[in-house]
Amino acid sequence: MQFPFRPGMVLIDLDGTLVDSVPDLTFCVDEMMARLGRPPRGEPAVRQWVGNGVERLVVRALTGQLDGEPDAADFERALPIFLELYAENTATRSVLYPGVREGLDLLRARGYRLGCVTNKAGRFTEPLLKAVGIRDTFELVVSGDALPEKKPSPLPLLHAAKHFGVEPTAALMLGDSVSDVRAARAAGFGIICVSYGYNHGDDIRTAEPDAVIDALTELDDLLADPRG
Ligand SMILES: O=C(O)COP(=O)(O)O
Ligand SMILES: [Mg+2]
Repeated sequence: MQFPFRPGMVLIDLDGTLVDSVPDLTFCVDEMMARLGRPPRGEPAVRQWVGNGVERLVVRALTGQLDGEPDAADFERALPIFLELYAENTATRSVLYPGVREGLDLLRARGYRLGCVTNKAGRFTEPLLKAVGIRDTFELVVSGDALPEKKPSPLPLLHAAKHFGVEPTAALMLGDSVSDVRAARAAGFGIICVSYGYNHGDDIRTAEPDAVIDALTELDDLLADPRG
């Protein structure tokens, strides 16, 4: 990808890119574990487990592993507890990362069309975006349960490209994890990642996105200003 890039639209991931949601997710994981009579997992572990949707997070909490399979009855019991807790704690402790508001203002000022593409379920995505005051920034929000497949499938990205009438090669994804990189590559999008998010404990540079930034304000140099 050549910089400065001038995308026809920019799709932005939610957890780990716009919002640090791990404090709320950790509270809910640990409270769920307590109600199940099990020990808490703690924030460093939960930070590694976010990014593949709420069901995977509950599975990971139960097994204590990134790729484990829990007992089916345990999962059936745990999931509704987690969903109830997270509905009440979607945005209690979650905040925008530094530079996000300024970065979004910069993209809007340049006239870029913006969409949010997350693996978070829709019932949590909308309230969270509203609570942190950025819902109106996005013309389109594609949540993790809106389509038959979530990231790393290219499906949500291609759905958004169609919605905006933009060719995938003229589109940009902005994310924090290997799922964002894989989805973008499979869709034919450009991909820029933030260094500060959740990538299952690995440096996102190992996934080889087109660029890595430490704050959204760095898009100032990477994206063209169509105003000249
Ligand atoms: O795992 C989730 O629920 C959300 O993850 P994402 O916003 O980074 O796609
Ligand atoms: Mg993310």
